[in-house]
Amino acid sequence: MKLKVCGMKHSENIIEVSKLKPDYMGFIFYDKSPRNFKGEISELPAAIKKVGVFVNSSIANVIEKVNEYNLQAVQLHGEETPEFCRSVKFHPRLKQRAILESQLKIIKVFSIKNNFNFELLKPYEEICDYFLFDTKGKYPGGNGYTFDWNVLKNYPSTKAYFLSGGIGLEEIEKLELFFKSDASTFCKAIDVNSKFEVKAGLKDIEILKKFKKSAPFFK
Ligand SMILES: O=C(O)c1ccccc1NCC(=O)[C@H](O)[C@H](O)COP(=O)(O)O
Repeated sequence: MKLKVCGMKHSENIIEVSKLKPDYMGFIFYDKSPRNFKGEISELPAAIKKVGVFVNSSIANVIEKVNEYNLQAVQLHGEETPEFCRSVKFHPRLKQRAILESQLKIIKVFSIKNNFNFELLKPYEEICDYFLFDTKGKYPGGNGYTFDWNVLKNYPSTKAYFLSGGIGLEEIEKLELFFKSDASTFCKAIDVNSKFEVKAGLKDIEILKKFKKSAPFFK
């Protein structure tokens, strides 16, 4: 199971978190978030993929940030359409655009409370690389509480997804059970954020360490 640590903001903290070798680190480009990222990202180990998080942003802004920060993936938290996703993935101004196929990964977010209409995923199947299931709440992301993961028992797709929303140390047992169920078959990564913070955007290294070490699904 892969780990994504989202909402990184402060340079020293970014370096400290990178030493824990998460698979992905998320940087939020949404000025209404207390985790909104500005500034520079120091050189990270190549194995850590940088993910830019956007909410109903313009294509131009997404491309600018991908190029500026050399992002490997974008996570779209708003009402972005499949056409928006396609325009980003194959944008002619992408620096990293490969000749035949874009290397930029598209993660489309869907927020869930107690139920979810999985038909909504269909138009995104072809163009998105991953789905991310987060908790529906007051904010577009970073709400800090879990949704009912049983909803994913009805996941009709074979596309790999990230499980997100309010995951913290106290969810380890629940996660262990989840990973024993069919609902988790296509779960690729766990995304964590506010449950590991000292304050918005500043991650608690010791708690993250404990999570990585004590959760059997990371071994
Ligand atoms: O975290 C934010 O402030 C945020 C704001 C707007 C869009 C997305 C945001 N976070 C993106 C994430 O991937 C979070 O990790 C995810 O929403 C789960 O957060 P949490 O419930 O705090 O674990």
